[in-house]
Amino acid sequence: MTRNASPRKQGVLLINLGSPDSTDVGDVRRYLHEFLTDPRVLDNPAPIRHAVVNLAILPTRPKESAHAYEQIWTDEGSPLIIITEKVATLLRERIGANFDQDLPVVVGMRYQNPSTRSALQKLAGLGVEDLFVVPLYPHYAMSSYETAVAKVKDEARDLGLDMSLTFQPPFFDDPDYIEAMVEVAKPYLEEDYDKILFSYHGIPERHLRKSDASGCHCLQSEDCCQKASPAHATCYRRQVHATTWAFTEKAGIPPEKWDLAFQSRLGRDPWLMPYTDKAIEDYPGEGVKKLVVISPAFVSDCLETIEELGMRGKEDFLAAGGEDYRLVPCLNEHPRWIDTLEKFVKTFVDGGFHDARPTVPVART
Ligand SMILES: C=CC1=C(C)c2cc3[nH]c(cc4nc(cc5[nH]c(cc1n2)c(C)c5CCC(=O)O)C(CCC(=O)O)=C4C)c(C)c3C=C
Ligand SMILES: [Fe+2]
Ligand SMILES: [Fe+2]
Repeated sequence: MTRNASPRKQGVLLINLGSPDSTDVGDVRRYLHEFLTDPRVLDNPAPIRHAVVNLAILPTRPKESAHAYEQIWTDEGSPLIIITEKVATLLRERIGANFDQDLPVVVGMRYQNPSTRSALQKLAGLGVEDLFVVPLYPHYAMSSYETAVAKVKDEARDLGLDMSLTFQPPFFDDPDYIEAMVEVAKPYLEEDYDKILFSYHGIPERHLRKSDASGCHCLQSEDCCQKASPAHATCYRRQVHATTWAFTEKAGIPPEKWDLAFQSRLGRDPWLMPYTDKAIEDYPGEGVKKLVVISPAFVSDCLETIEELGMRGKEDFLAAGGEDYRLVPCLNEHPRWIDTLEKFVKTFVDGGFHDARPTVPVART
């Protein structure tokens, strides 16, 4: 049994990115508007950001995105939200079985619903005073981890909550997270394959430079991610490499059998390279006919895995002459992932994050 080291009532908030409320174009527009007017996502000066969003993106993108969401939508709703809710239920059951206190677990989304604000209100209504927040992103990026943390802080302040907040740090090289992924990938790697592609959500290169607190490390040399630096604490590129190194070592995958690339590029700015869509199209011409794809930046399957990698990626690979394309699912409700989350909560309850507060460096804007 895990004992509560704090006299204050504790609770857990799982925060994920969010989806539109439905596949209606209006709901998708509302979602994209909230997402893309976040200054940590589109970080141009406000007038430019609003012009880009309102004049270049919102007139056409919602219809295209709504169509993509229709391909993945289930009777229960958005996969990302449904899976996150199921994970919360499983974590609640674990806490009920293994902890000696009632610790509510509530889900909030950074964008749209269930909102971060409503989740905090729910937790406050349950008497929670000492909150453990788990942003469901293994890697630090100002457009994912940092904006989730900032949103929780802003909403808690705005609601006038007397709640202490502790944030789970990015867990990109946590051995249990890595082992859980290796376990999920095992059946996909047991059959013959030519290459495994680690595909991570991309970000603009500029975001990496902004998040470099030293101001002089990230993208300043070809091998910046290989050289030790305090900048790595907030370097998305370094952290996705670290995940890949840990995974390939654990799974025994030799260097010639894997590649790393970045997906979901938006707009004309340079994003982290190489690009997943290009790699997938080029592979068959390079002799890679049997491809396994895995996307460790997402812990729950979502639009970017099911539609972008699972449908479009597969179609492009086969059209280019590929023969066998296998997408490894995300951690979703896998018991090893629930073990990992339970471990995070246990560390919090045991007071293990005490010295880690505050955990969030704020990127220079
Ligand atoms: C400037 C644009 C974007 C940045 C930067 C960005 C970073 C980023 N995103 C995720 C996770 C997810 N993104 C998802 C969808 C999505 N992402 C963008 C744009 C940026 N993301 C858009 C416009 C969309 C919407 C869909 C579309 O129109 O293409 C999703 C899927 C959500 C779902 O409902 O399933 C996730 C998850 C991370 C982790 C990240 C930075 C590392
Ligand atoms: Fe995204
Ligand atoms: Fe870096």
